[in-house]
Amino acid sequence: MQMERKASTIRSDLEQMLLDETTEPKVLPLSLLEDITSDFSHDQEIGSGGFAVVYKGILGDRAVAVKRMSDACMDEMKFHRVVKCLMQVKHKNVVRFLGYCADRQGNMARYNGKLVMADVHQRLLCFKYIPQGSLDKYIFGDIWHQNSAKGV
Ligand SMILES: Nc1ncnc2c1ncn2[C@@H]1O[C@H](COP(=O)(O)OP(=O)(O)OP(=O)(O)O)[C@@H](O)[C@H]1O
Repeated sequence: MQMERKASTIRSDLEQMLLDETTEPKVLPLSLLEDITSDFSHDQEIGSGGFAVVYKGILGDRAVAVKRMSDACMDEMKFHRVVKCLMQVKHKNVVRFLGYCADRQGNMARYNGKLVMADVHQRLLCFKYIPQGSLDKYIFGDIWHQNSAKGV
């Protein structure tokens, strides 16, 4: 009961942040990001880049973009640097950064027949959701379209 109240408070905090542009980015619990992305479900995947898979996080009739960094591409130090930079950028042409999550869990798994404790890292960034899709489509869309029509 207590936990449920806490989870809904954090969810409403994030909803409130979307309404108030002056709120600073904050640390977000993994449980909230799992909840709003339906456990990073394939159905809520909106794209992927060189370092991450991006999911739509649903908050009632609003949405956020949750960027789940690949462990291989983003070590802890790099992630800290990225978060630090994002927290300092506020510009009308840069998508609003809402928060971050760095979580580490020990996961007991079998390796070469033995049980070993493996560290599982989750590094996530949360941004305002931009509904129009990738910028690539706007910049290169026509060129790709024309080239593919020409068979280039
Ligand atoms: N804030 C957002 N709102 C809506 N969709 C987004 C948002 N951020 C990313 N996406 C979608 O996810 C895709 C991947 O984004 P991501 O930022 O991971 O990679 P990228 O910008 O394409 O490349 P790179 O990995 O070099 O940064 C984008 O092309 C876009 O379709």
